[in-house]
This record gives sequence, structure tokens and C-alpha cells, in this order.
Amino acid sequence: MARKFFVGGNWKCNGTIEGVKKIVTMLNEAEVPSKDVVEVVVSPPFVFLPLVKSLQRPDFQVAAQNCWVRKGGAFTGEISAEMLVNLGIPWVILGHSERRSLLNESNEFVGDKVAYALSLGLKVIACIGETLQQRESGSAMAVVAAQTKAIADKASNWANVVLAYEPVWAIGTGKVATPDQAQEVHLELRKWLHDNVGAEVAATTRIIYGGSVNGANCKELAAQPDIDGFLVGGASLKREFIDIIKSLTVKKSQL
Ligand SMILES: O=C(CO)COP(=O)(O)O
Repeated sequence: MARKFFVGGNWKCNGTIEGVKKIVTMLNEAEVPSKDVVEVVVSPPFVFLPLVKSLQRPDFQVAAQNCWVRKGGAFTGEISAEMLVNLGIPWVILGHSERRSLLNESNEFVGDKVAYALSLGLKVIACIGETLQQRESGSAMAVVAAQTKAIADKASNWANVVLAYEPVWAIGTGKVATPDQAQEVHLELRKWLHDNVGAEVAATTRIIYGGSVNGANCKELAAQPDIDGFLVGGASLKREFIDIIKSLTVKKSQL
């Protein structure tokens, strides 16, 4: 089964009602490949989710940027997975490096969140990635393998998981991983899935890249055989997000 190209737009903690409406209008007017070819998922902050969902074209979907680790209740300030289900939000981003580093989310905590969200039928964009220090010390693969293991130990339904490799040193820095650097890690991750989860999961799970993806660098990255799409931060708030949605041409492996 071919892996459908996936493009996520992570708006992070940005936006106003007016700004959100402008972006949605821009995307609604864009001519992009059909949803059979590319899956587009836009992730605004929680408070704008219903607005985006109601205004957005039907071939695009929405994702929350986080959710609580277990059933909701007395957890002031949190948003539960049950609420996302109730609102008809199909996707949630979990384990983003900004939450891992700024809010101290551990591998185990992220694994628990992924498992709980999946158990309620949500689809998960699970983020992993090493810091610059970890890369320079040669432990990049060990770090992302440990992060993936914490997810794999608890995840029940890999069909509903997209794995987002986002090297921390490339996020918001303008310093994109080279296509070779990204491909190398994606291939290793696929091997890890093969050896630790199963051949079917390895062959079918989408592994997407995030970190300073823009309109200029997306095509070369998208051509790599194991890069199945992108999770885009800054550029997802701009018109060039449309170019990124259209970045899939012919895979190197198919040339
Ligand atoms: O963190 C990211 C997406 O989740 C990437 O952010 P940038 O595209 O702004 O580097």
C-alpha cells in the first residue's frame, strides 16, 4: 500500500480571529492536488479549532496541538482527548519538541498521551527529534529510537499514527536538514519500525519531516524515498504553504 503524502501546518501559538480567517480563505482558494493524493491537516491553537473547522474546505482536516494524557476531569487548563472527539477534531499533534523541552514532557508521558488519544479513535501526529548537541555527539538515532520506542510500547493502532521527525536544531532556525540528512534518519526509523514493530507497520507508516521547511526547499526533500510529507511551522502561516502542499512530484525511488 502506497503511503499517501501528508502535509501538516502547525500554527503553534499564533493567530487572531482576523488572521485565521485570512489564512483559511487563502487555503480555500488554492488549487491543490486532490485528497486522494495529498492529505492536508491544519493545526491552529485550540481556541480557533471550531472556527477553522467550520470555515475550511472539506478536503482539508484539522488537528489539535496537544491533549491531556488521560480521561478529562480536574485538570485546570487542559483539553481532553474526549473533547476533541466531541468536537469532531480528527487529529492531534503530540510530543512536539517545544512541549518536550519547555514543558518537560518525557518520552513516557508522550507515549501515554499517544496511547490514550489512539484509544479514543483520534489520529496522532507523533513528534520526535534530537537536539544539536545530541546530533553532534553522534546520538541522534539513539535519541529518536528511544522516543519512538516509548510510543511503540503503548500505541495500539499504528494505522492512525504519522511519525514526524523534527530535529530540534532545524525548528524555527532557518537551518533545514539536508535531504540526505533527513532521508538517512527516516530510513533508519523505518528500519527501527521493521525490526521492533513489524514489516507492515514499517512499510505503511508515514514518516514526515519538520524543521524550517519552506516553499524553496520542500521539493528536494519530498523527492526522498522515505520522506512522506511535512510538518510545517512558520511557513504554514504564509502563502508558500500552498507550494509545500504541491511539493510531491516523483519520488527518487521511482525515477
Ligand atoms: O516545529 C515545527 C513544526 O511542528 C517546524 O517549525 P518551523 O517550520 O517554523 O521550523
